[in-house]
Amino acid sequence: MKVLIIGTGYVGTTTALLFCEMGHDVTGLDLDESKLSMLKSGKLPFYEPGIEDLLKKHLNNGTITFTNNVQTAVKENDVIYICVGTPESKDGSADLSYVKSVAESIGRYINRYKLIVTKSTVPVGTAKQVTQWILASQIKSIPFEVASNPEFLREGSALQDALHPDRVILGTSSHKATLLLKELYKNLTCPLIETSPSAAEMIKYAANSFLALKISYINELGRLCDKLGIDINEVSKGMGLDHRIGNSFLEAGIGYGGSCFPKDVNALIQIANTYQSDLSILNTATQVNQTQPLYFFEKIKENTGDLNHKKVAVLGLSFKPHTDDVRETRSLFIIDYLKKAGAQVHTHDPIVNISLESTVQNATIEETVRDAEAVIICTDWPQYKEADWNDLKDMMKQAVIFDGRNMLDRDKMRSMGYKYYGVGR
Ligand SMILES: NC(=O)c1ccc[n+]([C@@H]2O[C@H](COP(=O)([O-])OP(=O)(O)OC[C@H]3O[C@@H](n4cnc5c(N)ncnc54)[C@H](O)[C@@H]3O)[C@@H](O)[C@H]2O)c1
Ligand SMILES: O=c1ccn([C@@H]2O[C@H](COP(=O)(O)OP(=O)(O)O[C@H]3O[C@H](CO)[C@@H](O)[C@H](O)[C@H]3O)[C@@H](O)[C@H]2O)c(=O)[nH]1
Repeated sequence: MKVLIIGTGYVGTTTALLFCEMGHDVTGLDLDESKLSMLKSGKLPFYEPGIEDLLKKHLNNGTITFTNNVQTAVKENDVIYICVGTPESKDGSADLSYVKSVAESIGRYINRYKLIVTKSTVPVGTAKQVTQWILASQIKSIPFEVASNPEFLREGSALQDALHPDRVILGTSSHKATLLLKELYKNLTCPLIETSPSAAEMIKYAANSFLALKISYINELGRLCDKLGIDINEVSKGMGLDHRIGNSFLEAGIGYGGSCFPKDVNALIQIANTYQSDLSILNTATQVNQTQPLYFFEKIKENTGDLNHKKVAVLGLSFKPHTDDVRETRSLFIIDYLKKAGAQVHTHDPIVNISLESTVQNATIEETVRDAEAVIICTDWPQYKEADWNDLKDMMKQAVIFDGRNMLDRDKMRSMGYKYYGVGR
């Protein structure tokens, strides 16, 4: 099948390569020239393990091409995937302006039946809205259908998630569209769930919000565990072994960041507001998440005293390991609090390189922690687990560690002579 992917970000590029692997001919379309020229030369415009090799493979065998020519791309392809961003608007709802602009281009250039599929995370009712936008920009009436096929990949493991999903949601309004989508995913062995476009759109927000809810629940329990002198990691383990609960997304820490959870939870709250339906549970999850970096900072202050002119080492800038994405990363909130308290902040990240005002970014963990009064771990990169903390201790002014991801062995750190503080432990 000939598939057009509009928007070659994390989701578009990964989806494009998945369909190449399934044996389809894929065109990636983007407006961003610099992104396109990188992709054409086999380089990824973002950091994501494993994807670049697959990109090179499919460029070499000609199954993937990249273009900025929307007219030709729309005309030549049978299935068109919309993978553009849906950022948060000021009121918390999803901003559909990129989706609208793509729908209008499709309407303008459509020349024969096409199946148009939203993979971007979009509010319930968007498939109908996209249909209206396409109809309004058509020059003559040409049949088409809009389906919803939301994406569940995670940054840092995008390829694995795309190649081995738990399920694929096919939200369509006709048997013809379902068959086309099944053909696209023909080599996957996971369940293919057939549903309506609206239910598919809801499933995506419901899944993300539930995972966010789990994280906020464990974080709020962690605050109580701090008071009770219980280790939240032990509580997570004990809870998670119950299959009905499951052990994933129960890691307490400084909260969830990234380009999805914060915006998608807010978008679902806005959808509920529109229909005068209450989703107060999500308001609470958001509030816990927003206050979690401050909660952790208070713990730092309580145990270090005055931070004015003191050097502190912040390890990890990305919102999670194995990505260079810093959107909504909790690290930046912690850094802001530290700077406001007068601390001299030194940072390290294995991949991210950003210049932050009044902050020194170092290339090595050693340089970062040298003469520091405290180390603060914000991202659970494996490099921080594997670091030689015995050696590092001798370089620091004070052997004090604040583990914002509960990733280190607390007892081992204490036996090395560190003062160790986690979240909820
Ligand atoms: N990042 C993730 O892990 C993830 C996972 C699942 C779902 N999603 C959802 O998928 C969507 C895309 O996310 P992303 O992280 O890939 O975004 P992104 O910002 O990395 O990429 C979006 C791309 O769309 C391009 N674009 C914008 N308008 C365009 C237009 N009119 N024509 C062609 N290209 C255009 C941009 O230049 C950009 O390259 C969002 O709705 C997001 O919520 C993201
Ligand atoms: O137990 C946990 C698990 C995660 N996190 C944090 O939660 C955030 C999000 O992590 P993760 O879900 O792994 O990354 P994303 O790439 O944002 O993926 C989420 O958002 C995507 C975009 O919608 C979805 O496709 C994925 O299914 C969904 O997991 C990160 O800051 C993590 O540090 C925790 O604090 N505790």
